[in-house]
Amino acid sequence: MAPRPLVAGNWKMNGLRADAAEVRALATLLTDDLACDVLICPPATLLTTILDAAKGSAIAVGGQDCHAKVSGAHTGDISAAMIKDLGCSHVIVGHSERRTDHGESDALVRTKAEAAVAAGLVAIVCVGETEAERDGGKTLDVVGRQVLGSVPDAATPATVIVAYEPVWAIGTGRTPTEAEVAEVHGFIRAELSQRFAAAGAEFRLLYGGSVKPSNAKSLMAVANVDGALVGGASLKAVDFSGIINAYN
Ligand SMILES: O=C[C@H](O)COP(=O)(O)O
Repeated sequence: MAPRPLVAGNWKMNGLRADAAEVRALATLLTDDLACDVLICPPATLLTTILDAAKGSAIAVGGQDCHAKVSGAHTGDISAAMIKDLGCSHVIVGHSERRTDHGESDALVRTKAEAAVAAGLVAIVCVGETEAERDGGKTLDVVGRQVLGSVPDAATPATVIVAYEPVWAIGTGRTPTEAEVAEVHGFIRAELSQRFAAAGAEFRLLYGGSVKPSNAKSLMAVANVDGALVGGASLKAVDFSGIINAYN
């Protein structure tokens, strides 16, 4: 059976307390018989505010990153245990913006994912090639290496989600063709099946990169796409609900 889809919003470094209104508005737009799970990952400063705004709704809340350690002398960082302690259920790790801005390696991302799972969170592990890597015919090499290096050995479909986000599609309005998405998602599925046997079929694989209401239905219909990781279009309730509706 295909995994239950997840539509996740990553607010990145956007949002002030007043933007909790978007979450309250989203809650009113969601139907009771949702065919997918819904998650919002606001900046750490808003986790409590958004948890409050989402209370009583189907909207889960997650972090955008965590440190690999539980606690200690790491100024400015936040641990998975802290995110869990607030009442969150998920955390994104290894987003390409963190890999680029903070030089995060596959090994570090794997350690963060392990820390997230140890804290009781679901880790959303991001992978994806740059434009130069795609143009150079290296997409599957790069994605395969990232999946192997970033997904913990102890990963299970209940504790780890993999998000494929081609870097060149993030925030650009450009998306891969459905055939390109199908190729990479099929490849990730095969890699996970090789490594985790029958459980490989049950991991959720999200697509991310310029998902919007107008393209969500066709992207979400691609084989082995079990939901979306949405950036810009998750900031406004009306846009995000338009994407969630791809499943209704
Ligand atoms: O985490 C989300 C992705 O980076 C996608 O961002 P975007 O929807 O703004 O392209």
